[in-house]
Amino acid sequence: MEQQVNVGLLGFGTVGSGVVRIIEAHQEQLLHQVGCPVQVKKILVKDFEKKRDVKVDPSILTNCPEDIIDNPEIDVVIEVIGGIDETKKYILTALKNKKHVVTANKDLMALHGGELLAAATENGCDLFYEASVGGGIPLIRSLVEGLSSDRITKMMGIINGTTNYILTKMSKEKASYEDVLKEAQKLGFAEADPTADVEGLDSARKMVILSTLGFSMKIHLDDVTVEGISKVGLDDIEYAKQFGYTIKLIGIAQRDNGRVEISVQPTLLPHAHPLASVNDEFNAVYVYGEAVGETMFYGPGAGQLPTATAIVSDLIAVVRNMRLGVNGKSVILPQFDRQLKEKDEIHSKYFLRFQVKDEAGAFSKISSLFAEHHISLEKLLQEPLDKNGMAQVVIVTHKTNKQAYEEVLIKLRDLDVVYEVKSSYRVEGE
Ligand SMILES: NC(=O)C1=CN([C@@H]2O[C@H](COP(=O)(O)OP(=O)(O)OC[C@H]3O[C@@H](n4cnc5c(N)ncnc54)[C@H](OP(=O)(O)O)[C@@H]3O)[C@@H](O)[C@H]2O)C=CC1
Ligand SMILES: N[C@@H](CC=O)C(=O)O
Ligand code: NA
Repeated sequence: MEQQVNVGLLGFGTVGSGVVRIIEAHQEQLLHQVGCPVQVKKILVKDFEKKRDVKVDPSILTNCPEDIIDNPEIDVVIEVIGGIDETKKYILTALKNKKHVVTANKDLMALHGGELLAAATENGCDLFYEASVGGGIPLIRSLVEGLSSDRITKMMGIINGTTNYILTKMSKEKASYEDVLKEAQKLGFAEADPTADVEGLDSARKMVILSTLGFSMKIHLDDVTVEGISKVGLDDIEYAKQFGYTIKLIGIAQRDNGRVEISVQPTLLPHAHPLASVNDEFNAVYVYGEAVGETMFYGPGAGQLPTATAIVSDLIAVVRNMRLGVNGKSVILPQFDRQLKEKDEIHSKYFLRFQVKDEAGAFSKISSLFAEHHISLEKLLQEPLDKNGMAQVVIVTHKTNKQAYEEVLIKLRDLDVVYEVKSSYRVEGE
């Protein structure tokens, strides 16, 4: 039997506890898979007094990161504290000290992934981050290994468990946004600051990671158009249903002729679309390749054990590489320069809900505006509202370009017959 591999865990919260659980419960399996015992030697926490649902020998807890990142006995550091600046320093120090690193931190990988991966390579260390996108779904490994022979053209899916949980409960149980967000926090799906989930930033960071790998281009966070779900109301969900759609927070990364668009936004999908029935904290991502065609990855996108599964699989990959002596040799730098599409190169349908004066000629002004911008309407509903002479208009456009649509939206708001534009969403999947 080979020598024991010692792990230092930075963080003992939702995910860290799952990691300890899986490593403890899978001792025999780990021994079989990697040929040596794997043990958690030290765990960094902030609060020693906190009640924890996983029991460990208290002597392995520390609140001093150096006990792990500078500890010569530790071979692999697993980072599950979250955050950016401090955590980046810990990871760089661990790598400098020739420790392999496994992280679930998409915030950090989306912003500084290039630098950290370069540091890992320089030090002959692995830096794996499967848990950072799609929780327990083996998505990153599928892009880097399983689909490495193909050219990815599009990735589209649900990559945030918290917002999918919220939208599912709002849609199926008419639950209030605030109540369901609290539930998602209790269940351990949400980030420490859930603003990142609900405002789409968590998904945007994941799209940076996916598109950098999938398109072999260094994508920046600023390249992603982001809109979250905090303004999606029960009204929107109900009107969308009447038109045959489900609202989901969807990430889209698409490449056409070497130029890419990347976005995260609440999106309407036909009820029959497979992503429309991905519920609760589950994630699902379509990946399209020129040769393979359509593939779909589905599974739990957040939560203790699913996320920990991805981390322990990364740990197993690190230990196997240790046995083979090939750590730090797997990073492939982006091949292509990043080229972003202009707005008039981005095409989609749109759902638009607005309130108008219920008077003769109002609709002809509106339809003329759309016609002037060559946008035709596919579906239309108009109904009187209780309040003083107003009507609600809901439309779905045919496919148009983003530039034309945004111009119409500005002019629509300025029309004297339009009282208020309530909501506007992209429509996909038809
Ligand atoms: N929850 C999920 O479903 C998923 C989470 N992730 C990512 O995994 C990471 C961890 O998430 P999660 O487990 O949910 O977070 P938690 O908030 O549950 O856990 C964070 C842990 O880090 C410790 N910690 C935080 N700051 C410090 C510090 N400055 N010094 C020492 N210890 C610190 C906390 O200590 P203490 O316990 O003492 O407070 C806690 O144990 C994040 O990057 C998150 O984005 C990725 C995929 C899914
Ligand atoms: N907060 C995230 C956790 C996993 O990445 C989510 O809800 O998806
Ligand atoms: Na994953």
